[in-house]
Amino acid sequence: MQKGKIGVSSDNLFPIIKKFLYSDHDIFLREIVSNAVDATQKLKTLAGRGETSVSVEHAKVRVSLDTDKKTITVSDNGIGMTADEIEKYINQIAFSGANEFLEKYESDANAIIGHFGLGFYSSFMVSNKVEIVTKSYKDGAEAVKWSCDGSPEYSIEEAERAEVGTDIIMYINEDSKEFLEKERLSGILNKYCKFLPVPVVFGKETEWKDGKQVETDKDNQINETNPAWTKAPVDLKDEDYASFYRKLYPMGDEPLFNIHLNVDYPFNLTGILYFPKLKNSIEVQKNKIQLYSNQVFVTDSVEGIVPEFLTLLHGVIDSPDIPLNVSRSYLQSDSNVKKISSHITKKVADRLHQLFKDSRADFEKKWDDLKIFIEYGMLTDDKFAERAMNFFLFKNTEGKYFTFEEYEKLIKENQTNKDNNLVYLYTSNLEEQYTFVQTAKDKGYDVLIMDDVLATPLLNKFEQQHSDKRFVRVDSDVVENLIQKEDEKDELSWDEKEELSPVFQAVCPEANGVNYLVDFKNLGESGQPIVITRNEFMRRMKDMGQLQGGMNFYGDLPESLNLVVNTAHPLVQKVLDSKDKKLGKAFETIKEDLNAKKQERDALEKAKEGKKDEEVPAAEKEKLEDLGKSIAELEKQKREKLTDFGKKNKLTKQLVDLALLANGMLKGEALDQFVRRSVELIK
Ligand SMILES: Nc1ncnc2c1ncn2[C@@H]1O[C@H](COP(=O)(O)OP(=O)(O)OP(=O)(O)O)[C@@H](O)[C@H]1O
Repeated sequence: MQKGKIGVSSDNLFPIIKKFLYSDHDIFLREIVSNAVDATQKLKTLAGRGETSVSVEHAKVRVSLDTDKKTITVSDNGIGMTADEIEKYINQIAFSGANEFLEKYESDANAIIGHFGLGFYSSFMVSNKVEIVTKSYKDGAEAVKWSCDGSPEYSIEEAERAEVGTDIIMYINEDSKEFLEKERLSGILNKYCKFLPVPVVFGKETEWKDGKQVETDKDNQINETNPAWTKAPVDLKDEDYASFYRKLYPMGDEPLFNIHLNVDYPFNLTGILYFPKLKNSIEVQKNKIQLYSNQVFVTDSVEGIVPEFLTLLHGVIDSPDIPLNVSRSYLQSDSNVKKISSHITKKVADRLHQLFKDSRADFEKKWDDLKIFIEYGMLTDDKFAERAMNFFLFKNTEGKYFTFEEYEKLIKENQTNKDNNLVYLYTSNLEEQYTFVQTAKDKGYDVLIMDDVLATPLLNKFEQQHSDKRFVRVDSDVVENLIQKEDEKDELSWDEKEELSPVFQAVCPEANGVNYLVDFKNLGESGQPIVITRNEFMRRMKDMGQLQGGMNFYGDLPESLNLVVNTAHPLVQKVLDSKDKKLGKAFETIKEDLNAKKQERDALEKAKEGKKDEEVPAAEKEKLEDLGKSIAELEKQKREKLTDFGKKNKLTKQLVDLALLANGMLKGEALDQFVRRSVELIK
C-alpha cells in the first residue's frame, strides 16, 4: 500500500469544500454521476476511433444504496483510471483531467466537457470516507483502490475489479443520512440526471403482483438518454413536443405552442421553449425553464440568465457555453449569457411573427392566452417591443382583433378630437362599464377591451411613444368629453350651478373613503341626468401604485369620483325649479341680503384701492370686517338651506342613486332605500 498527501496548498481546503463549495449538498450526486457518464462517453469515443477493444455496448451507470454499510456507490463501465491517473486527476485536485483529454480529442470536445472543477471532491460534503475502485481500459492495467477519509491523507493499493470501469463508494456521514433514503435519492436523481446521455440505473423496476408492488429483476433506468431537445426538429411531430412537455411538467396544462432552439454559432445552444397558458397570477408561473449543460441539469432559476419576461416560458435550454459552477452575478455579467439572452428574445419574437403570418385566425384564437406574455415583454424589453408591433393585437368589444396599424385606420376618421389627437377608448370591464361602453357605441365610437393587469403600464408606454395618441377609459369622463370635437355651450348660469352644487353634494354617499366632486356638463336632453366618472389620470396612477405594491403616493389617495350633472336634462331643471319653490321667500331674502352686503363690500373695497393702510379710516375698516363676517354667515345659511333641500328632495336622491346604480355602486341599505323610494314614486 502506498500512502501520500493530496496535493492541495493548505490543509484547510477540505473543510472549505465541505462547507462552502456548494450550498446544495445534494449536488454531490450530480457531480459523481456526471463524472461516471463522462468516463463512459470517453470510452465510447475511444472505441469509435478503434483505439480500444473494450466493449461499450452495455455502457451504463449504476447507483446503488447499502443502508447497512451506509454507503452510496456509483459504478460505471467507462474509461477507468490507472494509479498514475489517480495521482494526476484526483490527488492533484487543482488539475482538471478534462483539459488534457480535450486537447487530444478536440473535434469531439462537445460530448466530453468537464466543467465542474472540483466535482469529485463534492462527495466529501456528505461522506466520512470515499473510496475509488477503478480499472483502466489500457492494456495490462491493474485495478487500484484509492481511499480517503476526508483529511488530506489518502491511501492507494491494489484491488480486485473484473471489468474496466470505476466504482465511487461514499460512506455517508451522520449529518447526511437523509441521502440514505431511497426516496430522497431517487428524487435527486430525477432532478439532476433525468436526461443524461448514458443510461443511469437505480434499483429494480417494480410491478403489481397479487395486489402489491414487487421488484422485478429488470434494472430501473431513471433517465431518458435522447430527450426531445437533442433531436432535429424535422424528426419531431407535434405529439413528441407535447409528450416531452408532459414529462417536464406532469401537472401542467397543455402549452399553446413551442419554439425549438438550435444554434451552433456564435455559441452552442439547443432547447425547446413552450408558451404556457398563463393564469391570472404571473408570479407562480415564473421560472419554470430548466437549464442544462450537456444534458446535466443545472438550475431552474433562470432569472438574470434569460430576459425577465421570458421567465414566463417553460421548457429546457441546454448550452455547454454557459459557465455553470460560478456565482449568479458572474453568470449575469457573462458575455455568452448576454448573447444567449438576446438571441432567445429574437427567436421568440420571430416565432410569434411567423405564427401570426402563417395563420392569423389561429393566432387570434390564442391571443387572449398569449397577450399577458407579449405585453410583459413589450414593457420590459424595448427590442422585443419593437418587433412585437408587428403582431400585437387590440381586441374590441365586438371580439374583433386589429393590429396597431389596422386599428388606427379604423378609428382615424371618427375618433380624432379637436386638438388632432387620436383617441382610443377602452373598457377594463365590459360588465361594470356597460352603460359607458353603450353610450360611446351609440356615438359611433369603437371601444377596446383592455382588461388585464398590465393594461395600464402598457397604455402609458404607448402614449409615451406616440404623443398624438390618447387612451381613455370609457368611464373616465362623459362621452362628450372623451373625444371633444368642439367647445361646448352651457345651459345653466354660473349662479344656478353654484346653487345646485351643494344640493347634489348633499346626497352623495359618504362612506367608503370615496370623495365626490360635483361637476356640470351639457350632455344633451337625451343624455343621462347624472353620470359618475373616474378621472383617467388619477385612476391610472392608482393602478400603477397597486402594481408596485401600494407603496406609491397615488396608491394611498382616497378614490375620487366625478358626479357629472347634465345641465341640459329636464329633470335637472326640475330640481332647480322645485328648489326655488320649496325654499321660497325666506331663501330669496337670504340671497338678496347676501347680494346687498356683497355690493356694499365691493364698493368699500373699491374705495380703498390705491390707498395706504393708514389712510383708510378705522370706521371703514371695521365696517369691512363686519361685512365679511355677515357675508360668511349668510353664505353658511344659504349652503345649509341648499344642503337641507338636497337631503329632503326625493328627486335629487333618486337621480344620484340611479347614477350609482348604473355603476354597480348602490349596495346594502342604500339600495334598499332606493327600491322603497322608487315604489313610492311610482305610486
Ligand atoms: N468515474 C470516473 N471514471 C474515470 N475518471 C474519473 C471518474 N471520476 C473522475 N475521474 C477523473 O478525475 C478527474 C477529476 O474529476 P472532477 O470531477 O474533480 O473534475 P472534472 O470532472 O475534471 O471537472 P468537472 O467536475 O468540472 O467536470 C476527471 O477529470 C477524470 O479524469
